[in-house]
Amino acid sequence: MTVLMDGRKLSKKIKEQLRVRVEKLEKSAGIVPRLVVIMVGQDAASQIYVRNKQQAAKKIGIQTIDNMLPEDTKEEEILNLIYEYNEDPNIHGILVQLPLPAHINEENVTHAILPAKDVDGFHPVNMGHLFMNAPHSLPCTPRGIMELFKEYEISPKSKNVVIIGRSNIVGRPMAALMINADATVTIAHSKTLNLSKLTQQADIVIVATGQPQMLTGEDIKKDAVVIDVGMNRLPNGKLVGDVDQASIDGIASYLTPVPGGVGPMTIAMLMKQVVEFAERSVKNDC
Ligand SMILES: Nc1nc(=O)c2c([nH]1)NC[C@@H]1CN(c3ccc(C(=O)N[C@@H](CCC(=O)O)C(=O)O)cc3)C=[N+]21
Repeated sequence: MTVLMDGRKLSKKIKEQLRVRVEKLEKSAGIVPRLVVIMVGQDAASQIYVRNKQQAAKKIGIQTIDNMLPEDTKEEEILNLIYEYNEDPNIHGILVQLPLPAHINEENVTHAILPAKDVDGFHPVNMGHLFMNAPHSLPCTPRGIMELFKEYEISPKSKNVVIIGRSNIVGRPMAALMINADATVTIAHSKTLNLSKLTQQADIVIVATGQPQMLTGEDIKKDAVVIDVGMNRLPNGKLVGDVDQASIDGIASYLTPVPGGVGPMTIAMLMKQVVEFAERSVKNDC
């Protein structure tokens, strides 16, 4: 029997705890946590993200300021917007949705955000702290995955973990968190040879490739834990992950479903970091 890890349920619990913290912050310090979101152009996964983020923020009492910019927005305009929000003491977190259109340099944009307001944890300063095992702000998807491990009492300690995907958003920070949690980590990617051989040795497989249903039951060992970070829209409109759920069923001990697994946790962690930043801003005042 494969246990489905219920990200929707856990994210609800976390969001409820955050609602209480936001209420307290408002009462004790008169502060409402504020998150700025900048999105340029249209991207399917980003649109799902924006919608779910707005709903979550509303429930918790976080105010979001959404900047939906047209595809042809100039890099300079985005940078100027970021500089403005960096200076604004009422803004606690700034998030720029990735991917950005090709004419915009993603690095310039993520580097412009003040590390203290970087709720995504993508700034090199925050990424550096994470890799040195003293994190300040964490990328939300990897953090959400760690929360799922905690909830289901799965310890990464001394486990063989194979991460497929080396993106700055998921693969790399995930590897850092797993090393910090005493796992033995392998990062595989598009140039990796004999991928299946690697994954068959893994106690935990984390898949973040963007290739629909690429990991099957034949690629894993019995009772492996499988984390599916994929979010792919099939031509028929169905949302599927990077894991072929049907073939994994009965072989894996645990699996995160898509939808309802990692996605909702990403949102919950984003909310958590905004609240943490807002709380920190009170402490820094006195
Ligand atoms: N700077 C930045 N940070 C990100 O974290 C980021 C980003 N840019 N750009 C876009 C991707 C995509 N992403 C999603 C998060 C949650 C769901 C989500 O809520 N998924 C639901 C979908 C349910 C439904 O269909 O509504 C689920 O899996 O259950 C989707 C997509 C974050 N991303």
